Parts: sequence; structure tokens; C-alpha cells
Amino acid sequence: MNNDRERVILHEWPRDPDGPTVREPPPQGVRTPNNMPWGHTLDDFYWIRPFPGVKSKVIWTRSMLDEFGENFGEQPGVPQVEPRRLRPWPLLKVPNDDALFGLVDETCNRDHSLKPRRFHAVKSTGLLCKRLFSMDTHPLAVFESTEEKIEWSAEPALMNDDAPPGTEESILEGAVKSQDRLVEDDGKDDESAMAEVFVQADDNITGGFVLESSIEGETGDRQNCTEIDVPEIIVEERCEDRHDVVTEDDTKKDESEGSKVIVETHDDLTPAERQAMESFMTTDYETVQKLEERIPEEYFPDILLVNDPSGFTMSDVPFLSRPSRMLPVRYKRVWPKLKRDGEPATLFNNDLHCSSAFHWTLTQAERYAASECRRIATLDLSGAPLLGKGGHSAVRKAGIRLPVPLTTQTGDPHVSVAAKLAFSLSEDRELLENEGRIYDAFPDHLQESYCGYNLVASMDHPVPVGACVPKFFGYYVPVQEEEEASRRQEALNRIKKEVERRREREAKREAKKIGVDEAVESTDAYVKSAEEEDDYSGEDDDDSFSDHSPLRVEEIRSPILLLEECGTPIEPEEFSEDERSECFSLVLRLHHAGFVQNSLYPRNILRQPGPLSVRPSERSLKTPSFRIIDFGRGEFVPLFVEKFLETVWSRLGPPMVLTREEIERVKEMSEIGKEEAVRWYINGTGSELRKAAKILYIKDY
Ligand SMILES: Nc1ncnc2c1ncn2[C@@H]1O[C@H](COP(=O)(O)OP(=O)(O)OP(=O)(O)O)[C@@H](O)[C@H]1O
Repeated sequence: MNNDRERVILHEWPRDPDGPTVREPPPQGVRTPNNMPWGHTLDDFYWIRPFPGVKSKVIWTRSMLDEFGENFGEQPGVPQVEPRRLRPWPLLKVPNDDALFGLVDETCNRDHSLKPRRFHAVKSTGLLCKRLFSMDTHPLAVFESTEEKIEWSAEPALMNDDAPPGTEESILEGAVKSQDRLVEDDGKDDESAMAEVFVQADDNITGGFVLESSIEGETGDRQNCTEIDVPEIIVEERCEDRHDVVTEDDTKKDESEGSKVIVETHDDLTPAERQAMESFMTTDYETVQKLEERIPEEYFPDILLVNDPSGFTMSDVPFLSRPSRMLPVRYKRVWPKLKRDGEPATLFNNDLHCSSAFHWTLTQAERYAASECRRIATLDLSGAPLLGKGGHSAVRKAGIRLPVPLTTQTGDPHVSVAAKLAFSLSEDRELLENEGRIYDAFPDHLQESYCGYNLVASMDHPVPVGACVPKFFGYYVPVQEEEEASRRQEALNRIKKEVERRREREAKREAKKIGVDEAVESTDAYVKSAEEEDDYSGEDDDDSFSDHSPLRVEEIRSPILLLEECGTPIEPEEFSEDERSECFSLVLRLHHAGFVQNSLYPRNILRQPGPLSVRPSERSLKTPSFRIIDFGRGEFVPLFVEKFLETVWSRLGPPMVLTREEIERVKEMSEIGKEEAVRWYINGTGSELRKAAKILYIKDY
């Protein structure tokens, strides 16, 4: 193990023998957004004795010393600069928006007078993107990163209905049309025809299973979501009782009936979603670049249309059968929650427990309209290489095409991200959900890098301020509109029934009052039955609308956690002392922000060539970039207290008016909750630090 630390503090600030004792808290000085003392270079850090002549020393930055104001040795002044957020090499682009996109980080001169400069795309000739049109009519389109080509790729595609005659229709469009035709031609009730097709489809599915080697991440199973053969669709049709082929008349009827729910299937793309799929392309994993910038909130995806022909979202366990699926699967964003989700014009249902992307929008026209203002991205899992596997999930490199008008500087419409997919047990799903919650809770500064160095308590040397965790690109859950529609229909039916019963009861009471009801003859019997009816709780499901029961967890698709790809697991025994202490500082910074990772192993700290502010080909492992991953077991102080209080509330039962004693009890419990959280935090961080020190060979923290 090398003792080769270079990040050390070389200076001591001379104290005035008559100077004051330094007070707690120390001067604020210049700090990074994580509220830690910051210096631009190693020379900005000084040892200082709390009072003259004492042996002990603490560390201050030059800006803290300037604020303290004692300059006994007449140290020359230095310009004070603020920490600068480091921009990753620019990849995203919005045509005609140069203010936010395409800015290259300039090197950090002493006074930060250098400003970011504009990115000029290098003309690339080798970048191939495959368009999802039929190969005989569309040879492979070759993109070069010229302005026109980039703008072409961001151009909104014509909707199929608007397509002028003679233009090629996408395979998706063709498939949906042929499905419509089949439904019309063959007749839905033709059982024998269906049975025949089902056998064909079954063969086809079996034949479509992915070989183990391709499950391990090779590109043997590359398929695009529009390579649909007709029997496949009929299987979907049979299984899902598809009701989404709606003619103009149907729509009118739908609108006029108002409360009628049209049952949708996963495949029922809205026109806006179809538009997003029309220009869909498979990812070229040889050339695709990974996304390192934040996705601006304005363009953050609401809906992910996932191309998953190999069923990676179903399970990544090779021996489990995974039905091949050729149509995109719709997912919705649950986290992060955005301000626009609650605004009337962009209302979005991101409730984790609701399998619809819509609030109670009852008609198809309403759904289509709501879908128009959605940010729709496509995620390509076809042939997605495996980045790594854990005990509960598989992480794949996936191509994402971000919502229009976002595109890239290179002309390739895709960027790559790490897509984490849970295995099929409920524990696997719970861990992934918790991880999504934790990523959502991370403050921005844990995902950003800054120039200069931090002084991270309790370390005795400065460390670079790299991001601690990968950038978070969202947690998405599968949407099952047709199930949600049945649930809503059930709820409506229950309400209707209840209203009818009440009306009947009222009518009987009225009748009794005016004495014309024949039930007067048997008053006792009537009163008894009325009492029984009054007890009605709305739980009577005798004639419930459907016999729908919730899917077993193994059957449903995994949620998807999208993260920045951050390299490969570290081997700390090979590292320099500075590298090991840099990794250690990430753990400390997480703790200072109120998070405990709870699963700290070398495999959960990743390293990649850096710095990320320069072009990928110029990065090196000599200037590495580290990140902590895997927050499935992670905890965050406020979430801990919230969970604690939830158990208190659940013990109190459903919401009601509390008595004074109960209110006192709740207050008492929330105080206990806070104390518990502090205890938990001290224990959790203490043991995690000991573990971190052990795996990173740190002796002196
Ligand atoms: N953001 C990422 N970038 C690159 N590779 C990643 C990323 N996240 C995860 N991986 C790879 O996937 C592997 C498994 O990920 P992770 O540890 O998060 O899975 P897990 O199932 O939660 O693990 P555990 O067994 O601890 O439950 C990692 O060891 C790493 O190799």
C-alpha cells in the first residue's frame, strides 16, 4: 500500500501573540453548496492554532482567515473567487437555445475570468443510426453532426393520419393498422381462427427466447419494437381484451356518455406517443455517448415508451420465461416530482400506487389531450449490454431518446444511461423503490462537481469536490391503464349502487310517511330491512364489474431507475492514498447530507476516467472520477422520521378528530421519533465509517 499522499496542507497561519482565541463556530468563509469550507488550490488551506502558543491546530481556508481578519505575518492578499460548478462535456442540445446548452467548461484560472465557450460539433462520419423503417425502402441513414442533420432528427414527425399519400409508414403504424384490419376481417369472436393463430404465436414466442449469452449483455438479441408479426399482436389482443380501436363514432359516443370508461391496453398509444415512436431508432452501442448532464426540469420525461423485445423488464433470471414483446411498454415518472405535475395545463398523475398516468380523465379525447402536453421519451432496451448484476437487480446500458426538442450535439438522437431493473421478488422491488426515493431526496450538490477542494470534517487534508452519486434521470413504473380503468369502473359502480340504494330507501321512507305503501302492512319487517340497509358499507361486490384481481408481483414488469453510467467497481488495493481518501470523503459527504448508504463494499463505489469536463477521448484514469452507487438499503434522516411517524399514525387508525390526549401522545411520539432518528444516525454513520475505513485502507480519519 502506497503512502503517497500529495494533498496535504503545507502552510501554517502565523498567530499574533496577543491575538484572541478563535471562537466556535469558525468564520464561514467561502463554501460550496454542501456548506463545507472550500479552497481553490491546496495553497488556500492553513493550519491555525486556536490561541497563540497552544499545541493543537485546526484547519481553515484562506477565506475564513480573511474573514477572521488577523494578518500578523502581513500575508499578501489573494483574489477571492467562488467555487464553480464543473460542466460535463456538452452532449445535449436544444436547437436555437445557446444559452443553456453546448457550453464547454473552461479550465479553471486563478480568478475565474475564463468563461465557458461554445461547443463546435466535430464532423463525424462513422455514426450510424438505424431508422425504424423497413430496410428495403430505407437503407441505413448515415448521420453526420452537421446542423441540418441534427435539426432533421429533432423535427417533429408527421402523425400518421397526416402523412401525405406515398410516404412510407413506420412499421409501428403498419402493425397497428394490420391489427385493426385483422380485427375487422376475422371477427373478434371467431374462436377457431384465434386458437390457430395462438399456436403460431406460441411457437413464435418460444423461438423468440433470448439465448443466455445475449442475456449476459451481448448484442445477439437486438430487435426493434416495430418488428411486429401479426400473430404476436393477436396474442396480445386475446390476453388483454383490447378495446382501443375507436372509430370517430365511438369517440363521439364516448364523449356523450361522459362517465363511460374506455378500457385501454398497454399498447394503446396516444397520438402524441405514436409521434414519439415514429422516429424511434435502435441504439448503436458502439458509438452512443453517455449522458452526464442534468436533464433540465422543463424537458424531464413524464412518459417512457420502453422497447423491450427481450423482456428484460420482466426478469433478468435466465431460467424464467420472458414473453417476447414487440410493442413498446408505457412507463410513467414517479420521481422526481416536478412543479408542473400539479399545474392544470400539465397535470400529471405520478402517484406511485396508481397504475394510470392520468387523473380521472374519463374519455379518450381527454386522455389524448392530456397526453399532448406530456414529455415523452423512448427507452431502448433492445440488445442493451449488461453493466453489472447485483443480488437484486441487473443494470443495463440503455439508449434513451429524450423528449423533443432535446437532441444531441453529435447528431445521434440517443444518449446512454444506466437502467436498473429489479428481479421479480417483492424484496427486489422494495429495494429498487427505496433507491428511487433516496435518489429523489438527494440534493443537487451531491450530484454535481465543483472546482477546487473541500475540507470535509473530520479529515485532515483537502479533497476534490467531485459528485458523490450518479445523476438521477428518474424512477418510472409501468402503466396499466386498462386495469386502472377497471378499478375506476368498479369504484363508479359501487358509488352508483350506493346512490340507488339510498334513493330507494328515501322513497320507501316517503311512502311510509304518507301511509300509501303496502309495506305499512308489515311495518316491523320493513323497519328491520331498512336498518339493515343503513348498515350497508359499500362493500357489497356481488355484481362487481369485473373479476379483476391485482397482478402477482412476479408477473408485473420491474420499475426502472435511470442513472448516469459511472464506470466500474474500484479496486482500492491498487489505489494511491489520495484516491482512497477521495473515496472515503464521498462517504463522509453523504453522511453530512443526512444519508447512510448501508451497503458499503468496493463493488458499490465506481470509478471512471476523468475529468468529465473534457471530451471523452481526452479523459484518463490518472484523473479518475468516483461515485457511490446502490442505495436500495439507503436511509435519509427525514425519511426515517417520516416512516417512524407513519407507524404511529397507523396505530391510531384512520384519520379522525383526535382527543386532547391523543394529540399529546402524537406530539410525544414525534419527539421520540426525532430522538430515535438521531440515535439511528449516529450509530449508522459510525458503523458505516468504520466499514469504509476498512475497505479503503484508511487509518487516520
Ligand atoms: N450507475 C451505474 N453505472 C455503471 N454501472 C452500474 C451503475 N449502477 C450499477 N452498476 C453496475 O451494476 C452492479 C449492480 O448494481 P447494484 O449494486 O446497484 O445492484 P443491487 O442488485 O442493488 O446490488 P445488491 O446485491 O447490493 O442488492 C454494480 O456492481 C455495477 O457494476
